[in-house]
Amino acid sequence: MDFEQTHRDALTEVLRWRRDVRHFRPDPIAEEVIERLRATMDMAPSVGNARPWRVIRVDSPAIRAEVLANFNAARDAAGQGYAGEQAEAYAKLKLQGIDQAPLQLAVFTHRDPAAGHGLGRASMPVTLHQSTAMAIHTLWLAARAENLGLGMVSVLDPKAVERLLNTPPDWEFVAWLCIGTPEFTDDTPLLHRAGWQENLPTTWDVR
Ligand SMILES: Cc1cc2c(cc1C)N(C[C@H](O)[C@H](O)[C@H](O)COP(=O)(O)O)c1[nH]c(=O)[nH]c(=O)c1N2
Repeated sequence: MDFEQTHRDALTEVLRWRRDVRHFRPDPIAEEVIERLRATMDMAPSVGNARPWRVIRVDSPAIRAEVLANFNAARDAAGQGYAGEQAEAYAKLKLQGIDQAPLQLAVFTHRDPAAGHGLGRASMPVTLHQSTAMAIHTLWLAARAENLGLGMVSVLDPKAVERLLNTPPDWEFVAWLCIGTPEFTDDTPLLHRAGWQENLPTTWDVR
C-alpha cells in the first residue's frame, strides 16, 4: 500500500485536532462504532506482539459514581502539592468527564501475559506499559476520526479501581478513558488555553 498526499493531509488533520476531551455531550455512541474502536485499538504495536492491554467497559452508573469519588479524592490530595497562584489555577482545572461521557473504559496492563513469550521485554519490563500506552493512543486517534473525543484520566488511586472492578491480580490499572461527542473541538490543548502549560516544541539532539 502506497500512501499519497491526501492520506498525509488527513493524518495530520486527525493529529492536529485530537484533544484530551473533558466536556462531553450525552449522545450515546452506536454499538457498531464502539466495535470499530475496539478493533482499531487492536491494531496498535506491542512488545513481542503480547497485546498486554486489558479493557473493561463500564456502563454501571454505580461504578462510575465510585470512580468519580475516587477522582475527587485523588484530585484534592494532588492539590495539596501546589501553593499560591498555582493552587488557585489547579482548583479551576477540569480534569475529567466521568460524570458526562457515554462510553467509559478502564484500561489495564497484564503484568506477565503468555502472549509474546516474553520477547522484547526481559530487560525492559516497562515495555508492557508502553504497549498499553500505544494502544490507548491508537484508540484516541480512532475516536477522533469518528468525530468523538477521548479523555484520559490518571488522577485516581489505581489500587482502589482494581478493587472496585475486582480485576485479576496480574492486571495493573493504567487509565480511565472517557469517550463521547465533544462539546467543542479545538486545535489547542485545554491546558495551554487555561494558561497551565503551553505547548513547548521538542528539539531532537544530534550526536
Ligand atoms: C499518561 C497521560 C495521563 C493523563 C493525560 C495524558 C496522558 C498522556 N491527560 C491529558 C493531558 O493533560 C493532555 O494530553 C495534555 O494536556 C495535552 O493536551 P492534548 O491531549 O493535546 O489535548 C489527562 N488529562 C486530564 O484532564 N486528566 C488526567 O488525569 C490526565 N492524565
